[in-house]
Amino acid sequence: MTLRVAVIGAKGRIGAEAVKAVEAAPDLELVASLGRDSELTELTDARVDVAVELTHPDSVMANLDYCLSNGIHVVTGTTGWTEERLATVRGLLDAAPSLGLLIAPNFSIGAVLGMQFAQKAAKYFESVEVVELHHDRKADAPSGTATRTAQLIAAAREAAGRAPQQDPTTHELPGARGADVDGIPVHAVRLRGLLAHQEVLFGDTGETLTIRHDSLHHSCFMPGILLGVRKIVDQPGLTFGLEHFLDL
Ligand SMILES: NC(=O)C1=CN([C@@H]2O[C@H](COP(=O)(O)OP(=O)(O)OC[C@H]3O[C@@H](n4cnc5c(N)ncnc54)[C@H](OP(=O)(O)O)[C@@H]3O)[C@@H](O)[C@H]2O)C=CC1
Ligand SMILES: O=C(O)C1=N[C@H](C(=O)O)C[C@H](O)C1
Repeated sequence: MTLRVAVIGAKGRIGAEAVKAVEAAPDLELVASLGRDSELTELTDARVDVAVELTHPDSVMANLDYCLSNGIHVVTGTTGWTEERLATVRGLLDAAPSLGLLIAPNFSIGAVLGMQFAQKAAKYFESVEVVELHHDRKADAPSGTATRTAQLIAAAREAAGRAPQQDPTTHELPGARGADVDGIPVHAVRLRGLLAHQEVLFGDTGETLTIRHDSLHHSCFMPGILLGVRKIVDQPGLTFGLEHFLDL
C-alpha cells in the first residue's frame, strides 16, 4: 500500500530534505507540503496518512493537535519536549487510540547508536559531561538529543545505584558548568559552519572514554524519517525515540 505523506515545515533545513526523500521513496507519495503560511486543512483535503512534522517548538503542539484530532499519524523530530507537553500528546492519543506518534530526538542512526552506547557506558564511570555543538541558527539549547542523552545516562546511573556526581566548584560565572539535566552537565556550542555534533565524555581513575557523533549533512536524518513513516502506521500510541524501531 502506498502511504500518503505530508511534510510540515517543508521549506526548512530538514523539511526540504524530507520532501526530497519522500518523493524519491517508491512506496510513499508526497501529497502535501506545508509551510508557516499554509492551512492545516490542506492535510485533511489531501487525505494524508502520515504527517512528517519538522517545524519549531512554538508550533509543534498545534500541528500535532490538528493531526491527531483528524486521523493522521505523525512522525516528528521537532524539539522542545517537556513532561507537560508529553502529557498533552498522550491525552490526544488516548482520544485517538488507532493513531501513532513517533517523537524522535534524533533521526540519524549514528546519533541513536551514540545515545545507546552512552547509556551502556554510564554505570561504569564516575564522571560524565555532554557537549553538543550545532549551527548558529538553532532555536533551542541544549539540543533535544543532548537532553535525551543526559536523561538516559542519569537513569542508567540511578538504576546502577550510582550516587549523583559531586561538583566541588564554588566559584563560577553563571553558565560555566553548563545546564543541569537530571544531574548531568550539558554544554551547548553554537557555531556557523557546524551542523549537529555531540560528544559524551566519561571519566574515571586513569581513563576517559569519548563517544562522538557528527551529522555532516541533513541527508543523514532521512533513513530514520522514512523508517518512522513506514513503521508508525502499525504502532499506535506514543513512541519516543527511533531506537524502538531499530534492531539494537
Ligand atoms: N530529530 C532530528 O533528527 C532533527 C530535528 N531537527 C529539529 O527540527 C526542527 C526544525 O529544524 P530546522 O529545519 O533546522 O529549522 P528551520 O528553521 O530551518 O525550519 C523550520 C521550518 O518550519 C517552518 N515553520 C515554522 N512554523 C511553522 C508552522 N506553524 N507550520 C508550518 N511550518 C512552520 C519554518 O518556516 P519559516 O521559514 O517561515 O520560519 C521553517 O521553514 C527543530 O526543532 C530542530 O531541532 C532538526 C534536524 C534533525
Ligand atoms: O536543530 C538541529 O539541527 C538538530 N536538532 C535536533 C536536536 O536538537 O537534537 C537533532 C540534531 O541534533 C539536529
